Amino acid sequence: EEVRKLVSNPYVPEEQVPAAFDTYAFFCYGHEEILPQLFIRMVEQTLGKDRFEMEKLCRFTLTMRKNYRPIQYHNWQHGFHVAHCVWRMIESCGMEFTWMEKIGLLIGGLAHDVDHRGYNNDFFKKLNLPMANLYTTSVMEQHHYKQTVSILQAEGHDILSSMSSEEYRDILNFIRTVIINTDLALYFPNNKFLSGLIEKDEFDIKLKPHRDGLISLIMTASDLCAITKPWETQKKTAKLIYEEFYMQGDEEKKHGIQPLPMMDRLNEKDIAKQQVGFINFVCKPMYTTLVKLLPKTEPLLSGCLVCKDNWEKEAAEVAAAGTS
Ligand SMILES: COc1cn(-c2cccc(C(F)(F)F)c2)nc(-c2ccnn2-c2ccccc2)c1=O
Repeated sequence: EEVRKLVSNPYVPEEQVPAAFDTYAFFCYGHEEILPQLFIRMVEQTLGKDRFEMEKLCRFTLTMRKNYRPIQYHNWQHGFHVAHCVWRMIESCGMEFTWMEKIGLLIGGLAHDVDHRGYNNDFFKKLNLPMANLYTTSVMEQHHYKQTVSILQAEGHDILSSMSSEEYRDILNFIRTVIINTDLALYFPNNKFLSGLIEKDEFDIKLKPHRDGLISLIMTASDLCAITKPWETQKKTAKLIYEEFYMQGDEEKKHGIQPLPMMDRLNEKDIAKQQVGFINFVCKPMYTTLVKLLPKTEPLLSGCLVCKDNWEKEAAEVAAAGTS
């Protein structure tokens, strides 16, 4: 079936590799059917060929794709884009990663939102849903991790089987840290910590807490990378994000809960203004810290500033239309 087909043809011919694939600007629109092969290409380029049993790697990749839900934004393509952004950083940001960090970031990036339902952590808490009783913090992220472990341990999916039990335990711990740190709530204290170190010129990549902070920032930067893509692509993706936000807002209203302004479809006319606010409040400070630590990630910062300019133009047009 699908696995056999992918195993018999796991590679994309060079001329079919999308043009921008080796840049941060890559986006998968129109290349959906080759994403599994592109993930295998990234794994092999970064970790070397034949480091994994190809059949298991193919089965793992396809099962990951199957366990993402067909929702507007937090779907398989989002998982792929985060893995791709992490891969670009591993390949081009000048930082030396250990083998374990590379495989943990690639698997963690691909898997970080697996089985996402399109609702955020607050939703499960506000509605007191069973998921919120399983975990207290980072509710969905802990679920994504548990899903990832059960896939890795499923029959014929154990791509890490060649490791010793200590290595296996360490890598699962690292994947857990990587996935949990995509909880945007954890970004704020992390950015405060890192920018404080930068202020005092005390950041030292050799100190574990500093390295862990940078790896967490790499996950935030990859998770939000949609905001750095070329304007036309970013605009399309923003629409998908808002479709999910409004689904959650509608559900919350049904339960008598007032949604966040960004999740209330009555505020649809404020989208441009909200995007400018989100970029100013979250993305710009975040990518600025990242570029200070990893200067070669500058395309992410400039990409998000181009989007900010375009959203500011849209916001001005909406304001002008409003007053005419
Ligand atoms: C207002 O526009 C937007 C707001 N958020 C957002 C998300 C969470 C919390 C907050 C908090 F700031 F409100 F906490 C803001 N995320 C995005 C966004 C852009 C790219 N991924 N992504 C995203 C990231 C995570 C979840 C959904 C979407 C966005 O475009």
